[in-house]
Amino acid sequence: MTVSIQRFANDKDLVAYFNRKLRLQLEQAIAERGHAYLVVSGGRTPIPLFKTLAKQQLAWPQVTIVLADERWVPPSDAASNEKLVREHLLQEQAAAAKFVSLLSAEEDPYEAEEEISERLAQLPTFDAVILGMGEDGHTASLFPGAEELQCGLTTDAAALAVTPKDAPLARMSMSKKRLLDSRQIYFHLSGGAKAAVLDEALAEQDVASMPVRAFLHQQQVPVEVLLASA
Ligand SMILES: O=C1O[C@H](COP(=O)(O)O)[C@@H](O)[C@H](O)[C@H]1O
Repeated sequence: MTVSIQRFANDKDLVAYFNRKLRLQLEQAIAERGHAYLVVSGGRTPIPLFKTLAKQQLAWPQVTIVLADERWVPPSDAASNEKLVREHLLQEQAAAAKFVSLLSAEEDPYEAEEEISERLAQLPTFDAVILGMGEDGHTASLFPGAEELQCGLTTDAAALAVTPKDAPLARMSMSKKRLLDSRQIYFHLSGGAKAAVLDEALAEQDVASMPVRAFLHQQQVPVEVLLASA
């Protein structure tokens, strides 16, 4: 399955295109199966898309939104991906959507793995998965150099705790297997630095050094990369 790449001059043009595409996909899922399941990522890149999606007239009560990964902090913490989704996506029209958190009452994410995995395993095939990519080639919270990376790429579990080598926060990430149980994967990337990282990720197959390659070089799910160069 080849990766299609859509290049845009700026975020505004990318978000306009992506919003139209996601709307159609969610509407089609609801029409065909009565519900749509959308996986989103955190960080900073998705904010303009979230703000636009939140305004869309959709059957939002028939949409469930799930995070691909989470920083293991309270949802009130500035670093929380859940906080980001609640503040920018679950607003306006989209406030009626359902949300499945990756957090739990457990302080230690490693103690919460089974609970979160079971929660995510109960969800059906995702209709759309929106992933980001760090400049180190991580995606979701599958980080190069993390002790748990090999597990994240091979486990049957739907989620796992990860402590990135260089990042201060422990994480909870969906596993490769759970993320690939989907109808469509998108990569939402912005900026020249990410364009260079994407070229490197496409040029070689080694997943350990760039875990994003596990999703770019696979034949199971169609992948579309949306890249804003500025
Ligand atoms: O830490 C994370 O980073 C990635 C990339 O974020 P971006 O702002 O550079 O797009 C993100 O996809 C992931 O959800 C987040 O936890």
